Amino acid sequence: MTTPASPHAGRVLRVGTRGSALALAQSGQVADAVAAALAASGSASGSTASTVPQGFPESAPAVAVELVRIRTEGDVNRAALASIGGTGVFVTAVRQALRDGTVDLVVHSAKDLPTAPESDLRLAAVPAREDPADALCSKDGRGLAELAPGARIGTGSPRRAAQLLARRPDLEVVPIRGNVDTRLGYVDSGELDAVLLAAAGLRRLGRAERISQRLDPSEFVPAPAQGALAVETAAHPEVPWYQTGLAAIDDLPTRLAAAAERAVLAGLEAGCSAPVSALAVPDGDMLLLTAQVTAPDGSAQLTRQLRFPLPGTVAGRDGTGVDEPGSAGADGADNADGAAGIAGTGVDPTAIAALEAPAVAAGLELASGLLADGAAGLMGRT
Ligand SMILES: NCc1[nH]cc(CCC(=O)O)c1CC(=O)O
Repeated sequence: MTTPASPHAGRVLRVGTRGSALALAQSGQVADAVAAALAASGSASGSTASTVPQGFPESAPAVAVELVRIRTEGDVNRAALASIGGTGVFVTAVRQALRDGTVDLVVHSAKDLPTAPESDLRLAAVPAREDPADALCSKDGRGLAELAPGARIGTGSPRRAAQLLARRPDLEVVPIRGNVDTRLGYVDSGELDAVLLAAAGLRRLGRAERISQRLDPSEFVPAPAQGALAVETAAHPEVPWYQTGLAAIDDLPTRLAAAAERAVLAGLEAGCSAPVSALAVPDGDMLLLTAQVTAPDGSAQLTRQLRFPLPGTVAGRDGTGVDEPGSAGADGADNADGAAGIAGTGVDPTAIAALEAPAVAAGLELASGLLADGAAGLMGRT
């Protein structure tokens, strides 16, 4: 008998993913980070045995990752997407694999998740955010201000269309669909002068060089939770073997920012296709939340801001509670602190809800304020 280098040596983490390039990149990057953290936690916790299990090469990672591709009806038949329920069908399909127990975890783009919680699933980790900004990818590297009058800009997002028109009412917004490469292809072919995409998706795909102009997210406020990922698991009553790996990648500032931003959307009773923007950014020991609603034609815009506390460290191992807000000081945004916090609370939904409560309250408060300002009328509902 050999002694494994890590208590998880030889185990396989099954990660469900859609087959798109972006989904595969995101799922692969998260899965690798979880597996690396599990391997490290094994050796860091005093397992000094250096023998690897039989059949494993010396350099093999302690935990193997299996990406399980989930083909959805929306992937097979893109044209029928709207009739079978919009992009929510992608989320539903990968969640089904969790519910069936055929995968351990799935990775979503947090901005694509419906705001309604699912009681049999857990938001098990929210990794540190990628750039939340929107990015203009133009034919000849021009920025928004340099585009010719009447230039044709592709986006499938009513929010991006509205925000573009608010700055440049002369532009022609062209509705487009498809994956990131398809969209960039419209610019390469000359069919469009530019497209607007999430900087995060471009970066994760190694396409950051296609960004002509990063649109300052404090002005061109992005979609709620843009740039953030959501790692979801089934709500097992017992602690899963890979929990320390999830805890290690959880980032508390990102988790709370996404919770607040998504609460804005929920409070406005708006879907992911509504012209709603929200972004929370760390500001000392607070998060500064900005929420914005834009009229579809760009003719009017409402903006509100609110600060809410970013809790410092939470009770680490026992998960019993949360420190006083702000107690972490400048350390509050530190990745390791967030990880330590969720390590204790990661499988306790009540503790997580308590941690997220001030963020959710802030988002709902901003939504109420925007509704009082006339947001429903602006979005085309009265
Ligand atoms: N709705 C598609 C989608 N969902 C998440 C991203 C980008 C990655 C992210 O926001 O984390 C994209 C593509 C885009 O908006 O350009």
